[in-house]
Amino acid sequence: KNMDKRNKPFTVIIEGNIGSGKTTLLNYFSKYRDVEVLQEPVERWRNVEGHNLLSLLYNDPARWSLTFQTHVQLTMLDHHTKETSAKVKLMERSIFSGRYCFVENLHQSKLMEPAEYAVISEWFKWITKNIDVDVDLIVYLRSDPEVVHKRILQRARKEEKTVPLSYIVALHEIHEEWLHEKVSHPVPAPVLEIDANVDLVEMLKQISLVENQILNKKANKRAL
Ligand SMILES: Cc1cc2cn([C@H]3C[C@H](O)[C@@H](CO)O3)c(=O)nc2[nH]1
Repeated sequence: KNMDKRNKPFTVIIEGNIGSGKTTLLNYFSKYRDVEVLQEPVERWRNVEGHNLLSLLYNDPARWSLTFQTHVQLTMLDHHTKETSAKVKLMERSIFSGRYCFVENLHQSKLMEPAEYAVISEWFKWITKNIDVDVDLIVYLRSDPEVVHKRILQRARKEEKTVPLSYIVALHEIHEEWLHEKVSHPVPAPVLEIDANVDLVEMLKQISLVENQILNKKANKRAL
């Protein structure tokens, strides 16, 4: 493992279901100079040497889930290891939710073959053993499937038009078992939960109440 943690920024991963408001939270922090915000590289996933992996995934998940998740794992590794002079690094999702939520869900719903699941899991184990992908805080945007499914249809990202509620429900339950109940997979950092069912204004209010924790600003001790 890279032992040089001296310059490593306070690393926060923003986790949550599709449509739970991660981009809203990340945009809130993009105004800060000393914060490096790394959004999910969806545009990279949409154009890998001309191939739209996201579209391939949603059109034929059994055929393309390993290919898609392998590419996502690479782009997440790239974000985890990206050097920055910023004091805080905010990442949209992580190599952890890739493996523990999305790959897990595809495996459980038999959209990824056992042999494929074994291979991508070995990659994940090797990476987390040999490369420093440690994180310091997880912000979990907790939502109800019906709420985020409605948002997804309203947002109308073209590849997600046909995403069924059942897929969103499955992803919700898998996020809950990991980050709320903490019964399924290792949780790599403390979890800060935010109610993501609320509207934008209320969400921004919640974020402002926890921004010092996210920015790792020691709470100012009140003068005794
Ligand atoms: C780490 C990780 C992120 C991620 C996103 N996605 C999908 C969900 C959304 O439709 C889109 C953008 O988050 O990509 C996925 O299938 N697998 C993923 N794994």
